Amino acid sequence: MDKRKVDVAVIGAGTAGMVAYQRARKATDRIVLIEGKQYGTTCARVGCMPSKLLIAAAEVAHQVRGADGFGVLPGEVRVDGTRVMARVRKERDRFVAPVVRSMESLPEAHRLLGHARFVDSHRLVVGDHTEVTADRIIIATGSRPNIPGILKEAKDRLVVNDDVFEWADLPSSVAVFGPGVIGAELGQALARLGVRVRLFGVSGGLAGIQDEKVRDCALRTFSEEFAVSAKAETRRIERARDGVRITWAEGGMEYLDTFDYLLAATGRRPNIDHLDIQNAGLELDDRGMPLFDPYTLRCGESHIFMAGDVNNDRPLLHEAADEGRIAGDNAASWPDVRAGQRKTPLAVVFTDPQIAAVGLNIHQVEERCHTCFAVGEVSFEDQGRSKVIGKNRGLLRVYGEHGSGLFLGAQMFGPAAEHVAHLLAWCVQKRMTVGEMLEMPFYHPVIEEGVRTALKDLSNKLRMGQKPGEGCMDCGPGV
Ligand SMILES: Cc1cc2nc3c(=O)[nH]c(=O)nc-3n(C[C@H](O)[C@H](O)[C@H](O)COP(=O)(O)OP(=O)(O)OC[C@H]3O[C@@H](n4cnc5c(N)ncnc54)[C@H](O)[C@@H]3O)c2cc1C
Ligand SMILES: NC(=O)c1ccc[n+]([C@@H]2O[C@H](COP(=O)([O-])OP(=O)(O)OC[C@H]3O[C@@H](n4cnc5c(N)ncnc54)[C@H](O)[C@@H]3O)[C@@H](O)[C@H]2O)c1
Repeated sequence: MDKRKVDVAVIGAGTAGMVAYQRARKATDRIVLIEGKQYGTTCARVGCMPSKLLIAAAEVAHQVRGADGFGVLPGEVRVDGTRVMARVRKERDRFVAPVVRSMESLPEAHRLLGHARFVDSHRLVVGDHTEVTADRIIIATGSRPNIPGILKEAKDRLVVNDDVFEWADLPSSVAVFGPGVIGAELGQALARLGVRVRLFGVSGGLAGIQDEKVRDCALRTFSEEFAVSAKAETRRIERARDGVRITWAEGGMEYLDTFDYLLAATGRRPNIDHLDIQNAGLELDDRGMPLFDPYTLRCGESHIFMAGDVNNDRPLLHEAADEGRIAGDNAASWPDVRAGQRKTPLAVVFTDPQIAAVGLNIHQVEERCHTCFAVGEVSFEDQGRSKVIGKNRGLLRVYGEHGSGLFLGAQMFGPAAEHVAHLLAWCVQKRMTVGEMLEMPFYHPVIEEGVRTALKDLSNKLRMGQKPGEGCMDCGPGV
């Protein structure tokens, strides 16, 4: 077995691991980045990018189908599943290629392929070929789909997101289990591409939406488009001759249906369990996860750091990159460990309408402010710009603190949420008050005018600023 001694070992060449490597490398050349499977990252290979490519095709189909409402008659819409999937894979490969190239451009001494396991707190065995002794270690091993036992009864018809992007053609029906972020995005996209979809959940949740009013609005909207069983009790899953037969109970009735595939989108589990983490000498919680500080990414008082999806704190791409940076810097400067800057929480779900969350969620607001907060809202049903473009569905709810007027956060289901959410996240991060936000310019006619309406409602409920008069004399029509 080869033996290597390094200052810093990074386990996992995903987004967090690659950024951590880049940062730590500034301080030392005695560094190794270990990858257990293949280069290319979850985001580019099986995550953010291929999912958005599939969604983009679905959006085109949906737009064309809706053209009639504008008096434009494009004719019958046909979806060629093989071409849709070919484009997804071709463009996906274009995103993966530069990531692989940048990995391959690293000095050979800095790269190691093989699954890493802890032998003790400083020693790792990689594959069965190399033993690495490291002064500091960064765990950046990401996560993988979590599949509840009952779903495994679908046998060879059980798929996860990774498999979907390898499909050569679209199937005719899919049962999507898990109405979380992945289930909502892929479920709606497949439905819009002509696949018969039913989305199964257990607790009535949807895409991580915390604000009940927004969640109800989103559930109602999606249920009009495809079958959603948000509170279903799955009784039986069987591999039938023609696919997967599912028996479930809902609203006091029992149902049975057969689908080509069962897509498990039932959450993700951190890749910590195959690391022999018990040998690392870290304090573990009751689920076997090392305790860590989200600001320094350091595990206890140790020389070991955890960044990205593996720590299960903020499993999003931009957070993985930020955490890689913090962990890399701290591994480089250890034992002088510093708190890194954590940004305002921001999450976007690429359904249509999109879903977004910014800053504190409604439960965190209640916990922090008790009764000292107010909620403003706007429905997009009558919002001018949204009506013009035929996207007038959804609800935005904004939260502010009594007394200070501080803008705390927002939850949105509605048009252009990816853009509105950035605007609002920047305001939270800049610690702006609702009054200050209302002093900003708002063009006409734009979706942001709906944001202004929600903020005015909030300002009024906070009893701050001028008492609003009837209507809005200074606004254009349909705000
Ligand atoms: C379908 C889907 C869609 C998504 N869409 C979005 C989106 O639109 N926006 C967004 O912000 N986020 C999205 N995400 C989340 C985003 O992809 C992740 O947050 C991000 O990729 C996590 O990066 P990471 O570096 O932590 O993990 P990864 O990129 O998964 O990297 C971990 C690496 O560690 C390796 N590894 C694991 N164990 C070992 C070991 N023992 N030894 C050596 N190597 C090991 C793995 O092979 C892997 O290469 C999506 C995720 C999915 C699944
Ligand atoms: N747009 C984005 O930013 C984006 C897109 C996709 C994924 N992601 C990231 O990936 C993470 C994982 O996504 P996910 O959708 O797998 O997880 P999730 O935690 O968002 O959702 C999992 C869902 O599965 C449900 N569930 C669990 N067991 C079930 C069962 N037996 N039957 C039916 N439903 C069941 C849960 O109640 C939950 O609603 C997300 O939290 C997010 O961080 C982000």
